[in-house]
Amino acid sequence: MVMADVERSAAAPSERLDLLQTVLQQFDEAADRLDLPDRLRGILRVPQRELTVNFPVKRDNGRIEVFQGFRVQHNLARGPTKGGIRYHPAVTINETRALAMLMTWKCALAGLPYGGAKGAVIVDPKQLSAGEIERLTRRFATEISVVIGPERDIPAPDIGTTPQVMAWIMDTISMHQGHTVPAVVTGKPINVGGSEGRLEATGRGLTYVLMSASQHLGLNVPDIRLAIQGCGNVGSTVAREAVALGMKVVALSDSRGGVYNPYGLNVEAVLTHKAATGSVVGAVNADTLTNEELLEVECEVLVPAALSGVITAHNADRIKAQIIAEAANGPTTKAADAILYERGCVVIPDILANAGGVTVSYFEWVQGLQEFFWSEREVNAQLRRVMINALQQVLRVAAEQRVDLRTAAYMLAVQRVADAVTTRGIYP
Ligand SMILES: NC(=O)C1=CN([C@@H]2O[C@H](COP(=O)(O)OP(=O)(O)OC[C@H]3O[C@@H](n4cnc5c(N)ncnc54)[C@H](O)[C@@H]3O)[C@@H](O)[C@H]2O)C=CC1
Ligand SMILES: O=C(O)CCC(=O)C(=O)O
Repeated sequence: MVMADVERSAAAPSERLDLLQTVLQQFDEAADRLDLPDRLRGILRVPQRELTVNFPVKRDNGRIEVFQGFRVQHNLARGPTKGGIRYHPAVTINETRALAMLMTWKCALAGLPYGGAKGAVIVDPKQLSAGEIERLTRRFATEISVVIGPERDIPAPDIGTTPQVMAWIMDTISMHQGHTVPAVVTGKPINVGGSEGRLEATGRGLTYVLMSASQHLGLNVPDIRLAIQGCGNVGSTVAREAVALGMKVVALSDSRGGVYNPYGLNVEAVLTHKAATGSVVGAVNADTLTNEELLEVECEVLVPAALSGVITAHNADRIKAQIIAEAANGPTTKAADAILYERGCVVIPDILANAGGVTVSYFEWVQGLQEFFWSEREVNAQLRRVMINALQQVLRVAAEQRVDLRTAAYMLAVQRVADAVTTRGIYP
């Protein structure tokens, strides 16, 4: 096991610093407004633990390839750490650090008894067969088994990983333990201890918050047009839920490009086309557009649901949406935030908008520990309660402090984590 100390591993010069810089700037702004003492800032600005693993995987052609992966645990003060595992060719340790830090704030904002973590493997899963993904997953799970566990750190899906990947992680850990350990991961398939509603939870939670925020802003549901960047688990669920609520989805994209219809896409037809061809591009009754163009189409609500850093100072002044609901983690840079706030565009920040996933993961973890399972109706009712409660708290702080919703959300979350660190005692 290599539990790298933060100074040493933070020094790698070739890392993409962008998301980490953004997340640290967001933290600093909240810390300044909270007047957080330096000793607490020092603790909260860096991950508590990091593990880097290099591991071999046998490809289908018999060759052995070595992959690199990470598990970063940002802060453990409020409980075991929680956060997804990403499979992506461009993911870095710095991006994983930023994503772990976001998880700490997200869990605290939702009131969940967790700290934040994130894992990643540098791999393009689209280039691997199902068998290769299974072998990679089982070997990665074995490598990180020294730091994960139901009482320590509980992974879940993120970009490029699926319920099946979670099932392989659970099975691998269970084989090591000699008995089934359902609570070691969440986002599992239902038939191996997953929760009803977890698959849809991130997108569904976002639409609960969006409905409430739209009412707050006086928007009429049938008049709401959405543009959604990303059509994976989260983007496709937001599209389906929005249509079910009576909104229109005018643009939808994936990594190959997007489709647009100003009168509203037939979302089911677009998703069927994607399932058949691998992309939304080419779906009937729709024009094509690029991922950059999608961000700037005429709409009331923009939902970035893919990668980070897509809304920047270069395009923020061309965005037409009145609301940006951040399904993705870290889609908006700090400079873009300032421009959008100035223009009156309401940004529902990632740590609020996409907290539905980890909230239902928490429900799944509790169900797994108790071996007692809830109906989807119960899951959704509890999810709605958590999401609306968090939104109301954020709106209250934003109004009291005269700050944007991100700063308000961070102020609430950072204060909660700082309080937990202080209450537990900084020195052993
Ligand atoms: N799955 C979950 O429960 C949660 C996911 N998130 C965040 O939501 C976002 C999406 O995650 P998932 O839907 O789970 O991932 P996914 O792997 O199911 O889907 C990702 C989607 O993004 C698209 N994409 C990739 N590169 C792109 C690019 N350059 N431009 C446009 N689209 C691109 C892919 O084609 C795919 O449609 C991520 O930022 C993730 O961190 C946040 C909270 C929970
Ligand atoms: O469900 C979880 O535990 C974490 C989901 C996640 O990775 C995220 O919210 O970014």
